Amino acid sequence: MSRPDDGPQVPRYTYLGPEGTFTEAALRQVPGVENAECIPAGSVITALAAVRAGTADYAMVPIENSVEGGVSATLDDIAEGEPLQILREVLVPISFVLVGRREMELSEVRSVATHTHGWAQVRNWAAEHIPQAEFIPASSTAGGARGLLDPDTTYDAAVCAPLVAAQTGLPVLASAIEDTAGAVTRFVLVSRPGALPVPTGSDKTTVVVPLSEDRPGALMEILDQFSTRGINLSRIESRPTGAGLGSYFFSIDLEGHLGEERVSAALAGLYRLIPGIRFLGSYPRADHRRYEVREHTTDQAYRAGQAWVQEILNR
Ligand SMILES: O=C(O)C(=O)C[C@]1(C(=O)O)C=C[C@@H](O)C=C1
Repeated sequence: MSRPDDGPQVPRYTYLGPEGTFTEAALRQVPGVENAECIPAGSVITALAAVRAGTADYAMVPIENSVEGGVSATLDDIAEGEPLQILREVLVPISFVLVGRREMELSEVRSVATHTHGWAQVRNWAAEHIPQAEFIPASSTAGGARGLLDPDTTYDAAVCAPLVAAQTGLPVLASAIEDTAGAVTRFVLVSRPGALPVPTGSDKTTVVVPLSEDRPGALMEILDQFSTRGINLSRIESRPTGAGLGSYFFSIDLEGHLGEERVSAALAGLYRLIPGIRFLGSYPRADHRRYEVREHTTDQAYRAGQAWVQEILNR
């Protein structure tokens, strides 16, 4: 409960920690975060749970990587349970270093800790340069690296962001070890549901659509709602619901904002088809890229169509 002497409330941001994760780098891009309280979480699930429980106002979590694809922990967690809302997206370029518990030759590295998504992005390099090394899954890239500071840690090395090497002083055994140069991870800032950010003309909308019926044409009916309204999808992924083989939901990002007629018409159409649809937010694109809205699907075209129908009904 707030008391008169509490002063202004500082927003509380949680993120996949500890210090030095790529998720923290994403959080640092949010304007005003330097004056906020930042609370590292041990996992994506605990970060999202803190927002649901109200112990944090916002959570920054990874959602997809340009090489490794969707981050299942995030996609699955925001698809069910207490609803959450995406407020913005943030892109972070990804490059990795190999740090060691001490200076050593690559041939001496017997075990390497990192996040599974990090390992997936360096596995070809690892197969070539440290084929003898065993992969040890860590809660995050920075978590794996910081573990090396503990004298009781049994693994030899970790794959992490160059920043963590600078923060910890751990020796860098190899740099730029990513298999694909120019990789990018996309993060989302989520809160409990509230007002939508205003449309900017360069927005994305994220929805979760359960595939309720396993029959021919079910996916086509979903896609039809978008294609007839000239809406481009920037991501569509199927994820298992966990209810058994063959039970899926689609996680979809589309170009546009719910405040635009063609998007609201498409989502209303989808709701009629699949009432279990979940709206996860309309928010500005991180790359500010503007998309083409075809002439017959602009707000103006929709309003002209509605006015024409109304005029007939008013006769
Ligand atoms: O471990 C980290 O540093 C994270 O922020 C997590 C994460 C991910 O989940 O994809 C983020 C970016 C990289 O692609 C590797 C790992």
